Amino acid sequence: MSLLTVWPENDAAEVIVRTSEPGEIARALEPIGVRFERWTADVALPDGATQDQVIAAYRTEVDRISAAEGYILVDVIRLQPSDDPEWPAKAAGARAKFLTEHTHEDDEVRFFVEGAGIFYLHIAGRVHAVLCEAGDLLSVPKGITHWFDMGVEPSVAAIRFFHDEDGWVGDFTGDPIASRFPDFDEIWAGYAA
Ligand SMILES: CSCCC(=O)C(=O)O
Ligand SMILES: [Fe+2]
Ligand code: NI
Repeated sequence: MSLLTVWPENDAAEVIVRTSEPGEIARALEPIGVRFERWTADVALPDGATQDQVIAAYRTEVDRISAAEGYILVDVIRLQPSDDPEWPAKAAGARAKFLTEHTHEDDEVRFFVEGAGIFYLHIAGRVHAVLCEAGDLLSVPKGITHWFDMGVEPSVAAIRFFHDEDGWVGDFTGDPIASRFPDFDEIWAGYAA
């Protein structure tokens, strides 16, 4: 289930907020301009659905948000264990990239279709860790400093929305702040157990 944990940016030992109630998560994030929604699919998804099947299953919501916010590119990022010999390097590379604090010149809008991942939003002197699972939509306004962790064994699929063809472009802050907070595996172990 989704989970929000909030700490002061300089003290990961002090938990300010911790809630798994979707309405409370949405209300806690609203003041920092971050939108959290729960979507239901129009149709059930087969395992390992293709990009087109995923987008078709959520067509109503994808079209609504694209029209409302002017997105022109929608894709599905899927990072899941496979017997591809390249998988371990690919997983480690993707994790390291997202785990490095960064901003985007574009809004960051992600809808989780399968698996789980945590967005760490560093804003207003706090770090807000949003554990997103299947059915969660998170919309992070452009310029918000953040990082993302999906654990040492990533297993996640998410619909991504972009305003332009260049897709994912991150501006890294160079701050190793992610190392000062609990990572995905720590939070997951203490929560989903
Ligand atoms: C599941 S989306 C991966 C995270 C991401 O796109 C980001 O942090 O910029
Ligand atoms: Fe990002
Ligand atoms: Ni844009």
